[in-house]
Amino acid sequence: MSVLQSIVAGVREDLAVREQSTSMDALKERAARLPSAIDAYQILARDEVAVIAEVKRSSPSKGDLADITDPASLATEYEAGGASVISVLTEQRRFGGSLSDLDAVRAKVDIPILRKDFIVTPYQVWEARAHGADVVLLIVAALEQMALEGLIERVHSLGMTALVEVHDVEETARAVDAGARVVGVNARNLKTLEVDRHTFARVAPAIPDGILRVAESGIRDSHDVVEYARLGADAVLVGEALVKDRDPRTAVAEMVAAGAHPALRSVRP
Ligand SMILES: O=P(O)(O)OC[C@@H](O)[C@@H](O)c1c[nH]c2ccccc12
Repeated sequence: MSVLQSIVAGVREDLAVREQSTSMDALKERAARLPSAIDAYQILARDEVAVIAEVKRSSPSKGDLADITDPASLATEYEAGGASVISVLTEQRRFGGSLSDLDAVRAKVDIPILRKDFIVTPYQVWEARAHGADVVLLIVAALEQMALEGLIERVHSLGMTALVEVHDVEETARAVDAGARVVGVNARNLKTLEVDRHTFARVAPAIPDGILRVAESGIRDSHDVVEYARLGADAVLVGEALVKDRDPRTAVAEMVAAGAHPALRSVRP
């Protein structure tokens, strides 16, 4: 079993437990009482390179990354630094996240929130919306084509944005065929967990114009942001470098400033 398959197996077990305690109808009722989802696509589509800043406690490749006692205040720092979207890992077993982290962050920030998890059923999409998320991650490698299409449709029908994650050109074609409007290229290989910094340069040209391009994983600093900007990224998704920084607000602000530099406009494809 691959790393991805074993993570998804654990996610399905935890999901079965939640489905026992909270019905789909209860989620729908809760979602109906919330303000509508924020249109993150419009925000990510702006000229500047957007920074998606992630609340990430641990990871299968690195173990514990940071002792995040207050995810909401970390998210508030990200927001103050100019992040466009906050990503909150909700997977419990390998990443140490939870829906409570999502709730805590939602209560404190006004910008769009991405629920970062291994989503394989519509129930999880409703859950994301019921807990105030505006964006969800869908991982092509974890989904059959029919399921991917159905989930993208479900996400869009709820007024949310799907960040559809790919690792290579074949997965990109599947994402595009399934109706993705935002594609994330993950530089971390889900089989080996290694980061390959050339992944975006290889894969991004396969993403048609009009579909937003997000560079994910292994981004260290503003230099990396400039590099991805030159390669045509509309946004970068950063976790580890930010949660480990003593001053996450400034770390985000530096990346935002790098991605907004006017000199980049002429070189970006
Ligand atoms: O911590 P990093 O290297 O900056 O990476 C962030 C993000 O890309 C990573 O957390 C991620 C990308 N795709 C995922 C899918 C599931 C869990 C986590 C991820």
